[in-house]
Amino acid sequence: MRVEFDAVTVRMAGRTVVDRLTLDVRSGEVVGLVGPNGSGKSTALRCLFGALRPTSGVVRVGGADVASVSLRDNARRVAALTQESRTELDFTVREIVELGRYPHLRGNRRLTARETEVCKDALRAMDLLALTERSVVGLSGGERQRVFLARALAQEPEVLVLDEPTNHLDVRHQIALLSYLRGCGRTVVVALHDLNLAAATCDRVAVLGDGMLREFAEPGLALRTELIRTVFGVEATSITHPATGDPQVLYALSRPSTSEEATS
Ligand SMILES: Nc1ncnc2c1ncn2[C@@H]1O[C@H](COP(=O)(O)OP(=O)(O)OP(=O)(O)O)[C@@H](O)[C@H]1O
Repeated sequence: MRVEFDAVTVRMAGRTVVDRLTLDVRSGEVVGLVGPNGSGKSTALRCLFGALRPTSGVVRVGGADVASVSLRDNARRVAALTQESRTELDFTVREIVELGRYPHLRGNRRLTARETEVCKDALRAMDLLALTERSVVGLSGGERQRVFLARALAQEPEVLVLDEPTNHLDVRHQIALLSYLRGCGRTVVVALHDLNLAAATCDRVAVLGDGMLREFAEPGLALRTELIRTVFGVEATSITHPATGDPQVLYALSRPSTSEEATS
């Protein structure tokens, strides 16, 4: 399902935090949002899953203005993992994942056998089958993150909106998640801090700086070193992954100069 940001502007507390953002995401495309802290990634995503109405401009999903459909109707098509996704409730992993079916339920209808299978598939995809009956309260940060990802998958959305989904995940689960996203066939809009994960995962990358779109292109072009310098203020070296051919970005930490260097 196609996603369009059409001149989306968000003003908050007297500041423009998203500034005339225009993006056209093709159906089935995986698009990454990257940018420094505070560049407007989460705010743009909130407009897409309907938690925030743009000050001006329109976000459309499948041609329909997100601001004109109810949250519940939007949730049948768009599932979100936010940085705020959490619960203090003593629910089991299975119960949280089953909540993903809520936008599709009417009245007190129970889950059908097919829906129970959908939830099980989501648990399996996020490597949670061994934790199904555990309370989410006692889970580690990464396990919890995978539970909320599974809940989003259980929604069977056509569009997945993910804000830093790899937070707390170990390397194996990061790779598993991003490989899943690449192959899931849904439209995915994902905010990522790790530029190399963005390069390996996304068909195109949107680079935000100060709420404005600085580039929207395939990873090799979007993650070029001059732009990284301008937008992030970081010196980077670009290489090609020897096995996959994906562009990869290397950084060198600044080191304190040694006394020998200082005197030479
Ligand atoms: N409710 C709010 N009221 C006022 N300002 C806000 C509010 N929410 C966000 N902002 C500001 O909007 C700007 C963009 O925030 P946003 O969370 O979209 O950035 P981000 O790119 O997702 O950052 P990060 O990488 O740190 O998650 C920030 O300067 C933030 O302080």
